[in-house]
Amino acid sequence: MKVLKFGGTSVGSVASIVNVKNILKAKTGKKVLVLSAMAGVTNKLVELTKMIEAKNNTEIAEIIAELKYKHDSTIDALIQDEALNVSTKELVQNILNELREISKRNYSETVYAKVVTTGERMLTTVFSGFLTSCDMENKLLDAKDFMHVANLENPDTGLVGKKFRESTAGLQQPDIYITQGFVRIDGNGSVSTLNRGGSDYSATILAAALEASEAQIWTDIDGFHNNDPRYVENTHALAELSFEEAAELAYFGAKILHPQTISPVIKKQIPLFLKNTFTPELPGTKISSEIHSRGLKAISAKDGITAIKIKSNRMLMAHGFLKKIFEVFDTYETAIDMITTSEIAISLTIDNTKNLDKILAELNVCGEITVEKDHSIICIVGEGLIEDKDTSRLFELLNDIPVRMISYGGSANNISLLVATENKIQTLQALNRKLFEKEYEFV
Ligand SMILES: Nc1ncnc2c1ncn2[C@@H]1O[C@H](COP(=O)(O)OP(=O)(O)O)[C@@H](O)[C@H]1O
Ligand SMILES: N[C@@H](CC(=O)OP(=O)(O)O)C(=O)O
Repeated sequence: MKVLKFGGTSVGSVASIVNVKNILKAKTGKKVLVLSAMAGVTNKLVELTKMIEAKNNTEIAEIIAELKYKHDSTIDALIQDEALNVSTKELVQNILNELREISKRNYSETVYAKVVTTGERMLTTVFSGFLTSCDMENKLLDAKDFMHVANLENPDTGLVGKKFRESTAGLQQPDIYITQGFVRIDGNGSVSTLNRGGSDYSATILAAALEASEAQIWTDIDGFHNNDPRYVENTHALAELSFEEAAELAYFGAKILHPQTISPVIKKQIPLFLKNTFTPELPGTKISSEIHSRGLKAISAKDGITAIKIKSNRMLMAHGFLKKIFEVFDTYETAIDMITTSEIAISLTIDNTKNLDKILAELNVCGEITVEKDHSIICIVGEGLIEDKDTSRLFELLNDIPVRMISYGGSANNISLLVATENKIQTLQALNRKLFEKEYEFV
């Protein structure tokens, strides 16, 4: 069994949906497909949740009509068989009718989740009808029947596997199962999400749950690049990454993977391939425990970081002081990403500012507090990176860019820098020149 995830860009148009069908046709064996919504649809649905909150009925009706037009015209272009065309449109209409009913409710977290996960429901319905029209036997599964994920950080993949087997028991076991990414059932039994971009995580949770031989994430780029191609020219796809390298890069902002994608497959040692839907013949990136290359590999950046400095009059390193500080963050379930210390001050970073006010109120007794928002962590990754002599070039960056914090030596595989987000792109570009571009003259 293989799990294949196709992202919004891979199912974003009629032409790309046909590409996906051709990729599947060329592959033998049992597969579970995890599909996202068509590109742009989830953003539209997020807009709809805002209109529901504002009780703006005119806008609500307009957005629903727009979604109907988009999916109906996709069905018309893909499915020529009249009966199948009509029945697929009916199924999409039923989903839109539910959406209309939900839109009348008072806004809540569950309303939000039900609305934003509708794109996946519509697209999987369209895709299943399309494969049927191409004589490709398939079975559409409702992910809510098995994607029971109470703990977002540590999903119970055993439970997901059990529920998947229960929901497919007695079925004819087609070669292709189709299901929705992004959606989950939370610990209270309510519909929720795996957060934006979460279909990658759906795929690896399912791969672990089904003990798949491999997971594949199909997107619009030829693999994991050594730097963010949205901001840096001359990046290239990496042939391979270790699980740990990929996990670090995903957690620290590489958009190609949802931050938690790697953890389910690490535990079961299931290889993960990143492939381009538009150039399937290219090898893409293999993420696994078999590493053949060491040293500097890639750079990523995570935005939305807040730095907190606690300056104490007392000896900072006095016994128990750090414990007291960490306890405050623990109480408010706020993870710390970076830490640096001096004799009189400690600086640390967080990305979840939900409880910031309460945290600051408690930290105030520890010393003088400074808070700086709108920062980015730049993460430089590679097995044994700090032993690589070329890595030292990155410190030249300090000549040109104000670096707020540096984390070096926490592991041999990672160096992190904290910069103001307004300097992020310049930092990524400078690091690319200094660390990756061969023609760079080292002065
Ligand atoms: N290090 C990286 N390697 C490859 N792509 C990256 C990287 N960092 C950011 N990206 C961006 O991630 C995009 C793919 O992710 P995403 O838009 O979530 O795709 P999908 O719609 O398939 O889920 C690429 O088009 C690219 O612009
Ligand atoms: N459609 C959801 C989930 C997702 O993972 O999408 P994509 O695979 O297009 O990043 C979102 O936009 O957040």
